Amino acid sequence: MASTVVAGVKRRYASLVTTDERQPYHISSDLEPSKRPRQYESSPQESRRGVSLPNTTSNTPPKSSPNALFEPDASIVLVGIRGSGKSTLAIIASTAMKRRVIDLDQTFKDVTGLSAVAYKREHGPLEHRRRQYALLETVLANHQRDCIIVSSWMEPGLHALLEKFAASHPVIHIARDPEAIQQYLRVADESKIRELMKYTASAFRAVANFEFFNVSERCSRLDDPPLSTTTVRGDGPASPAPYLTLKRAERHFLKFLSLIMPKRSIPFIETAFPLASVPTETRQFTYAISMPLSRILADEWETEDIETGADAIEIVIDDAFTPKADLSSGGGYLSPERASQISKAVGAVRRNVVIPIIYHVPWPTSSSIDDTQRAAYLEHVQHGLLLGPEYLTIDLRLDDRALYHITEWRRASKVIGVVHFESSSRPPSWVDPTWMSYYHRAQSFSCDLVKLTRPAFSIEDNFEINTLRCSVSGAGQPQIPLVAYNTGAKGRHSACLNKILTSVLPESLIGSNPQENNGSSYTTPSITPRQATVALRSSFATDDALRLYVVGANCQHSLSPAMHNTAIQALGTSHVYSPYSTSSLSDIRDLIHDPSFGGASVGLPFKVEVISLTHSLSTHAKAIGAVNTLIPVRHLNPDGSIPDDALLSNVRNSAGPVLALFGENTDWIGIRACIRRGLSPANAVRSNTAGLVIGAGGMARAAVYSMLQLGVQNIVVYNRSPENAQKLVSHFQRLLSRNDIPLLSKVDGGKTYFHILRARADPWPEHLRQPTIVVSCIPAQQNGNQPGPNFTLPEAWMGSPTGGVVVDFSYKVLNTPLILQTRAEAHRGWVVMDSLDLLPEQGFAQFELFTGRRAPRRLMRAEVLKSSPDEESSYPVQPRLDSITEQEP
Ligand SMILES: O=C1C[C@@](O)(C(=O)O)C[C@@H](O)[C@@H]1O
Repeated sequence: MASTVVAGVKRRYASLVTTDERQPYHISSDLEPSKRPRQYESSPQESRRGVSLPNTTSNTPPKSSPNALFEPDASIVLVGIRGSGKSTLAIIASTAMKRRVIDLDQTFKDVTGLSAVAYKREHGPLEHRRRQYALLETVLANHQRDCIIVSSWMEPGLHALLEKFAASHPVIHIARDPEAIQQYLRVADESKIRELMKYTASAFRAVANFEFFNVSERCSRLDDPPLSTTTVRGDGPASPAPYLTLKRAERHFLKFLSLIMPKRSIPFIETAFPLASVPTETRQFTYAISMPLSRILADEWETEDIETGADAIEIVIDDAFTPKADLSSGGGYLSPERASQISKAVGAVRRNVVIPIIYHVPWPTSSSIDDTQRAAYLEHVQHGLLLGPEYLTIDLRLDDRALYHITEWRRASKVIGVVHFESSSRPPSWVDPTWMSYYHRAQSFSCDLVKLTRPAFSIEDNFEINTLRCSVSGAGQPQIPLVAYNTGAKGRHSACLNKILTSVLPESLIGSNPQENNGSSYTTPSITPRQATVALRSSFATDDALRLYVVGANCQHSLSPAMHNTAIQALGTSHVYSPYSTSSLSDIRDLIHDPSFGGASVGLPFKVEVISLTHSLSTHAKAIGAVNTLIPVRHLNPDGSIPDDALLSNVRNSAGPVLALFGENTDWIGIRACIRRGLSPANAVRSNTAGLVIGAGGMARAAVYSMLQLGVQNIVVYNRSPENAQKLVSHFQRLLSRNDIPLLSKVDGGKTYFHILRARADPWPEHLRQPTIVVSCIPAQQNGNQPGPNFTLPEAWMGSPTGGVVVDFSYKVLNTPLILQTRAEAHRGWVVMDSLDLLPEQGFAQFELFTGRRAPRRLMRAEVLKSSPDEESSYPVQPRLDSITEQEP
């Protein structure tokens, strides 16, 4: 099989420039005319992938620009070798998107009554292929929308059909580690597997317009039985159950789909974090942590290290020009294996962080390139496009034809036009018109950003760069955000003052030897995000030290100060976050009128009362009717209203008179995250999923709200005082009936049903499924009519055969009767999330609002665990600390 010539397999650049001799599969059988497959004329000019460049210098856009995103309901095809996890990923996507899965192997069996192998044996290979072709053609024609189509067929003749389909639909190649495939296929000979994978990867890449690397992890169970029958163990977050691996795959894949599909077409994945909705290039003083591919593949990275202080991760393909031993294997300059390794690195990073990825192939050492280098460069960039990175760099020294082609095929990725000159290439000074000509070139090729860098030879080089900035501001439309600074030790001044996406070094690499250059012009950044932040502050460019607080009746033991102060210090900012306990809200007036007031977390019992101090509320806080975050506003519109950008990072870090207070609620974000993290795939939210909220106060409102945001349509409230429960239910019924609820995902059709339970002895409502999501909002101390802190779930409400998740945030108490009960039921699939899980999850969004910087999530989670009093020797937090890296980002 491996010796077959596969149509569409990547070939060397030289063989691609003129014609692409891909032939449609020729049917020589005697099918009835109506069943005879239509031949598809594949046009080399329209190769979607850009592997073959069009043989023209014209810049006229192709008729149907692939740049246009797909329709939200466009069917998605998953292709890949058996064992790559396609079926599992298909179920994940179909559950989330409510789509039908069509597995071609199964369909073939249903239609012919025989498996592919049996059919081939009985009817011969030609007839087998003919049948496959006819079936694929019918499936693609009849299922253009709302399906997930799974295929491991890679016969050359079928490619034309898939290629055509890919012009308007995502066709995603699912790649995976050879070890995992070997295990799945039960083939002992490793070299055989590698050969097979080389061949199949090339074949699938030739038809796919995207590639997803299905990262294998410790205890991975991706090949286990389908999700619906997967049994789960509920060890809780302390020791990650095998299904947590599956959950990470789920989050990773849905995140990937959300990047390549139109916004909001993947329900319930929308982020609620304030900075995620602001394009990184519109914020000021943002940093891209630079990670060479070689380091990622060598596993020389820690998630905590690359996310601290980072607004993006720049994955640097630092070996694109090193001579490859395997060029003869037919892979071109980027062998199939190497391509898979790049996919794996991007997959591993994306699985662990929420910030955008920049895919960067540096130019070779010399500023002009020969044909071989050009081909290698393009193959690496084109492979990057398959991976759907948020940003992708393209060197502006490339010829028009290649530039045009790459920028045309970018789909959802933003393109950064880059030029970096090395010291040996005698870079032009910043006043030289060369730089502006590159800027204009980026404008004419519709780049989204421009990045121009060169080494500094003297301190003056850092000042000269302003000449370029001035010229750019007068350069006419479209104004493209400019990233420009000097590299090297002498260039640090301008690197610190550069406002957008400065490449930086992770803290752990300070003092390490710069990366070898491998024939590429990549230079290791010379500052860390912390150094850049400290430098900005020392030069009075930003960052007054602001005062932040947690206010509540009893805050002296709050873990919020430790969590926020650790993050503040790690980023190099100088704010101070302190506890402020008071019995009367009016006491905090002095705090909020202080010109250096930076914001406050609001604890019990003030979450509702504090609204009276605010001038404006977020849509979420308004819908919930409670606030846990106060943000000072220092600029108003002329009419006195609060400007839309008042909360953006660009105006966050400076002191001054507080003109208004803005109220936000991040508790619901934390509850939603805890539900998501603890909910096993077997309990994925469906239309009949039931959620139970215990309590009816401000937190209970946030809990109901987060369930609505997750698409839960049956919500049961248990409270001792049914009147209060009724008030809560009526509040949400009113909002829903007025369509006045800011749902991040559209829930189609279904009505939301509420039910009130009055006593523990009440039976679970007959017409509802047993709850799989339970959120307990009972304070650790008895409070009015709420259920007492000794509450446990009656057995009659715990009948879910697949268990569920219990979120209990009795603050500071880690062994409530409910927590102990749930932990004891772990063997039945029950997972508990406690206040140590919740506090950081609600704190990330707060941190973004307070500082305008992305929260260092792993660091904050770890700090909460470390500072929690290890009250129960029977419940040590160390195992949780040990597994922090494995948690969802
Ligand atoms: O409820 C809480 C707890 C908290 O008040 C604390 O004491 O740390 C911090 C708040 O942001 C959060 O909503």
